[in-house]
Amino acid sequence: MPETQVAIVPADVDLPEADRPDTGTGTGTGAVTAPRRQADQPLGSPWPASAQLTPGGEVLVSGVGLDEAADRFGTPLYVLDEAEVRARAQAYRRALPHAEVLYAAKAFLCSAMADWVAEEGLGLDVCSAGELRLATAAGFPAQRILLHGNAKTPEELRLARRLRVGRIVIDGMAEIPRLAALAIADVPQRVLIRVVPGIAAGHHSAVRTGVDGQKFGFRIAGGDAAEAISRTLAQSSLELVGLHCHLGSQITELEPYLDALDRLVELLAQVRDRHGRQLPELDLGGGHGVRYLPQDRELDPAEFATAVTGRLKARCEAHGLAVPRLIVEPGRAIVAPAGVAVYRVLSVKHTADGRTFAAVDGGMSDNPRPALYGSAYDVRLIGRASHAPTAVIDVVGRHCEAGDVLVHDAQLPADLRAGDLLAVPAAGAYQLSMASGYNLVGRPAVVAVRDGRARLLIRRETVEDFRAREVGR
Ligand SMILES: Cc1ncc(COP(=O)(O)O)c(C=O)c1O
Ligand SMILES: N[C@@H](CCCC[NH3+])C(=O)O
Repeated sequence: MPETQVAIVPADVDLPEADRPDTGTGTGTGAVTAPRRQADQPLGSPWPASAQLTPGGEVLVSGVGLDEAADRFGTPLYVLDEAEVRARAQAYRRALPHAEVLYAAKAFLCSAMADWVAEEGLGLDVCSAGELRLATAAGFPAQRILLHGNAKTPEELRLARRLRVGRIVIDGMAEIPRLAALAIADVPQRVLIRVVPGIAAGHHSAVRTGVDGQKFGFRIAGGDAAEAISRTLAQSSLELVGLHCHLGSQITELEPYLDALDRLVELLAQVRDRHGRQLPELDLGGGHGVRYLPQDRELDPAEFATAVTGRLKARCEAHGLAVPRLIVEPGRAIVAPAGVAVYRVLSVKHTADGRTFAAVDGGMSDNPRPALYGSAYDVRLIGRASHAPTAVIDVVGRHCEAGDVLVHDAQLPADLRAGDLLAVPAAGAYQLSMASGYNLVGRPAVVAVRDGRARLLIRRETVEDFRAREVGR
């Protein structure tokens, strides 16, 4: 049914200067110091722990007003709370003092992010030469890096060897001889083998990697995991140090991890029985769920640690195995809750069938998750207080697809109008890292906030960036 447009708030919005074209390219790395204002109400999860709502409707993150940051750097804008990232990394280290915690760079990576997790004592899980190069160029120690990938190129394997990354996870039979052939004299490459335990977990079928019938890993049950292990052990230039599995993403229950542990420990026992080798490491991957909506569950690192380490010990005892060193690879759980996306409303449209759409200046090019997985988000008006009643409003993006909806059925003030700012929490993971160049809108700027100061980490992408890649016509 065609929608009848009965009211459009026109784009005669008085946008702040910084919001006009090319904003967020910023004036260099100019830091703004926000004057501290009276804040009274913590917003609570899924907002960063530092988020405060002022009586005037402003939201401060780590003491920086999101509206001020939007005015200063332009919109759409991604704001990252550095202390939240660090606190989350610390929580994992505290919960798992004897395990190795690797931040999964695919959730979001830039040099500052690499610095923060390195300084908090985490390692890094990368899955491309791009992530590997960025991290090492930022100074991340290669020995603390693990390389993943179901389709690593020969160049990626060579680069990983040359940089001497700590571990490589084997995810295909052909990779075994390929990697073995890259031997560096007397320095065997430490490798793990990615296995599929046959466990369904994760927020969407597209991210469930612990089940049979998908592209990752070697199946344990009736599959070729045993063969991959034998072939790897036969290579003198490879040192098989353990088994790896990754079940899926946005998992909020403990049981799938415990079930996976059982199956992996059983396989460790089979390796010992068959090859006389006790593998010293067991990598349970990532996938730890966070809150996107206030009512969501999240996987608590401390509860995870207690349950998993307890079960690991018990299962190893039952099999007469020494307890292997645990590795975990959280990505989303470290960075998602630290990010807030800030958008400017460009129009508010009421349709004849009673729907209201608030169109913003970002969309599926900076956050493809709602369109890809039907992911739900919280959203709030920022920068002014409204006493209007709440209305049900779809927050839509600016791209040329009806499916470009950022938040379905958001509860927002009925007087929402063009020029208003909207903020979306839990925006730190798998948004910018999956952002695209659709409609040549350009990817947003990224700002870090800490102790009342904001600093530009990544400038806004401009059409000149797109044009710079064109070398012919
Ligand atoms: C192998 C591997 N490790 C870790 C992660 C990180 O997942 P998450 O960000 O859900 O913790 C992923 C992505 O799901 C992955 O594929
Ligand atoms: N991109 C997915 C997570 C996939 C993680 C990669 N293994 C999401 O946003 O939920």
